[in-house]
Amino acid sequence: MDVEIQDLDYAPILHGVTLAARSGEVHGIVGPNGSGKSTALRCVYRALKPSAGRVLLDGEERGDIARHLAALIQDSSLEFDFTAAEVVATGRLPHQRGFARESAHDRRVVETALSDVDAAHLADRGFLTLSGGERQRVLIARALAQQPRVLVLDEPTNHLDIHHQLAVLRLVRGLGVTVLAVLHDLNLAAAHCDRVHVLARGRVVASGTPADVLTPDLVADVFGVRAHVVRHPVSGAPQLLFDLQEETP
Ligand SMILES: Nc1ncnc2c1ncn2[C@@H]1O[C@H](COP(=O)(O)OP(=O)(O)OP(=O)(O)O)[C@@H](O)[C@H]1O
Repeated sequence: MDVEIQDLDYAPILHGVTLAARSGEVHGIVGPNGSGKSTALRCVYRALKPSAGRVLLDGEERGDIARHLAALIQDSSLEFDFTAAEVVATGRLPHQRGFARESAHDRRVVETALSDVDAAHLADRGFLTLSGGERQRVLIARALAQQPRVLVLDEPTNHLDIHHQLAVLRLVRGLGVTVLAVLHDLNLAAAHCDRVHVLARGRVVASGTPADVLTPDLVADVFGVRAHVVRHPVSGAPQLLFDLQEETP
């Protein structure tokens, strides 16, 4: 499903944010703390109403976005004492009519989603007893169980060890759905995204392929850090090496 974000304002945080993702592409949103990344995603999944601008799915402003779009949100602190499987099952709600009970198909989707994030063994554990990375994987499974055509992910690799960071990004890439993901790790963004958008002070200051966007000048301007670009010896993806001592003035 195509996603177009057009001239989004959320006063006083976002100013004219525009980006377009074609169906099946993985787009990374990067930028300093407080630059408006989460606010932009919240506008996309309608937790916030923008003061101006539009979000189009396949060219239309849609009222039924929960049937098309699933979101992993950063501060989804579930205070209820659900099991992991019950948390994931809430991802099926947009597909169930009224008070229809969970079907055998729903249960299979939940099991598959848990197993896709290496969390099948956690199904009957209380969500609140899980570690940070285990919770994160269960919340990703909930988004997968929604079987969306668009995935909006706010820091999906948060709390994950390197094995699970790579596994989750490979998994979402392999789904063939459109992905908008806020990522702090510029090298993960470079390796896994078709396009990267850089947000600074609520504006998109650069958009394009990782190689075009993640340059030493951009990293110095936006993050105040000196970086060198090298090519990954196996994948060829641009990777950044950061100077540890010096910051840019
Ligand atoms: N409800 C609110 N009231 C006041 N300010 C807010 C509110 N929500 C967000 N902000 C501010 O808006 C700015 C953008 O916040 P946002 O969470 O979108 O940034 P971000 O780029 O996702 O940051 P981070 O990388 O730290 O997660 C921040 O300065 C934040 O303090």
